[in-house]
Amino acid sequence: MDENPQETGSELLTPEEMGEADRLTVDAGVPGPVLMERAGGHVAEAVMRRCRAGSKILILSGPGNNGGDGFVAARVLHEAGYRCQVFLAGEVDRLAGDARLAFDALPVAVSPLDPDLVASVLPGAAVVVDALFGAGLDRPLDGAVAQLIDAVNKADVFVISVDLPSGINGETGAVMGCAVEAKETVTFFRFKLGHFLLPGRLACGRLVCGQIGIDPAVLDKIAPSAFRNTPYLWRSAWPQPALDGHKFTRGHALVFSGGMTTSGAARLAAGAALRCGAGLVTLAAPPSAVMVNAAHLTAVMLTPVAGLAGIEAVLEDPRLNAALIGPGYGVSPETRQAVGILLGSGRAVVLDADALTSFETEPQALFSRIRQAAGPVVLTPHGGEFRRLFPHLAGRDKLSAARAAAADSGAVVVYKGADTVIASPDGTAAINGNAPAWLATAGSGDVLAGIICGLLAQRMPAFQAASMGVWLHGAAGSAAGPGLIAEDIAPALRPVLARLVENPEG
Ligand SMILES: NC(=O)C1=CN([C@@H]2O[C@H](COP(=O)(O)OP(=O)(O)OC[C@H]3O[C@@H](n4cnc5c(N)ncnc54)[C@H](O)[C@@H]3O)[C@@H](O)[C@H]2O)[C@@H](O)CC1
Ligand SMILES: Nc1ncnc2c1ncn2[C@@H]1O[C@H](COP(=O)(O)OP(=O)(O)O)[C@@H](O)[C@H]1O
Ligand SMILES: [K+]
Repeated sequence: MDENPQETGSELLTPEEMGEADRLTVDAGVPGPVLMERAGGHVAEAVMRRCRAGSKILILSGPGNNGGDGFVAARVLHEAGYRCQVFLAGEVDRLAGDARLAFDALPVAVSPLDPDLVASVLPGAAVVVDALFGAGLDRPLDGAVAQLIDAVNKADVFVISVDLPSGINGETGAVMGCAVEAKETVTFFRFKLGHFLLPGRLACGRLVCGQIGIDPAVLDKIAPSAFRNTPYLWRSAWPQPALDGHKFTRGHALVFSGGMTTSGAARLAAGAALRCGAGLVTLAAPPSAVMVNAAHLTAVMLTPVAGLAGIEAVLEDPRLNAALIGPGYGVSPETRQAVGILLGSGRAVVLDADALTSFETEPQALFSRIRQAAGPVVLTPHGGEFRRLFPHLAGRDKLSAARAAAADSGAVVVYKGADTVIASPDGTAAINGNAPAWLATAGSGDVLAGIICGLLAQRMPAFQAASMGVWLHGAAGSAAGPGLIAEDIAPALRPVLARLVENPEG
């Protein structure tokens, strides 16, 4: 991503919050046309980075301020020697405010937006600027605009979208009817939620954020509660091993193994918990799985645990301060009871996979135990597990579903996928953006659950541990690269952690 993280910040805004930032800035004395001039200037610069003066540029402008940014870009490009052709979706007479001023200042003719006409000139264009709709999109696109977007998407042209690819909902990332598929998206002040939530993220191409003179102090008033998942969010909560510390000061994680034929998932998790810094990790194995685990484990310790009484007994060691149950554990009423014991133990608890699915028929029983738990709780559902536990949230966008799930359950919820959302019961949320598609491989989620458990063992607060875990998982997945299998993720954590120690911004 082309950005200066210090300048861009990690806050993710809704279109409404961006509008508020705009209003506060205008109230503070910066005129609206000045903001639009700077916004259009950033778009023009993006075009100039892509092609030389003399190139043909199509600017597709809509009826609002997004179109106004397009008019400014057209003027700047024209003055710099580019051949600009501007099309307007809508009536000239209905242009108002800053967009009208930008239109009036245009030194080039503007044609009405006729999809067939635009399609006929597309092949000669070096760049198409999509300034149709941005933050103001409030209903699905259809008719001539939809026809035009279809033609643009089918043509082999480089599209730069202004603020958002037209048709993408800035709050949810949803496609409203249809959407432009951009190669680059130039937005302003801060990124928006729709740039990071799918499918919006896929429509944006490369993301660029330009500053337009909005003072970041406006964020104190707006108080955004969603963030990009970057090290800024959790780096200061990550404890560094102390020179005078020892392994017990780095926490002791307990990972529950399934039976003989389903023990691999817990081993993956346990190895990852150890790799990301837990001082000790013990695998609790049922008698049938002791031999298979013993044959595989070295640094991870092993303890036999027979039934629910065995779980109670192992928890008598107060040094075990974080537990993970679910990967390969089996879906059963006994799993529900085991989860109940862990939640009642005061330990930090990660519930994944079968521990979640076991509560499909009675999710409220799980939530009430979580509410009574003395320790922090993290749930790590993938889409299927999420639907099983939170069927009432079907149809909600991913961010609001994750937030509602966290509020309903009382746990930090890690709603996994290419755009994993980490949500806290208080509404704070992070959207992850560094996971490569290679991570969609068997056992990858087990590793993630283990990483989070390892960070909780080191006494990181739950939201920060979950967010850092998701980021580490993505970064390790990228470092391991094409062809990765779940076993490759934990070893790949080492260079990622080393970079984080050397460069706290990751
Ligand atoms: N908020 C800010 O701080 C700034 C905003 N700027 C630009 O202003 C944009 C927002 O401007 P607006 O609020 O005017 O919104 P837009 O320009 O995105 O669109 C609003 C117009 O589109 C119409 N519309 C919405 N959905 C439609 C649909 N499906 N079919 C047909 N018409 C539809 C609305 O009725 C309205 O006329 C941003 O995306 C950005 O590009 C920039 O100028 C910089 C400053
Ligand atoms: N297309 C994708 N791009 C990036 N990450 C993905 C993608 N699909 C899945 N992941 C990540 O891979 C992991 C898969 O977890 P999960 O579905 O629980 O798998 P398993 O049960 O096999 O371990 C999650 O962390 C998820 O966020
Ligand atoms: K746009």
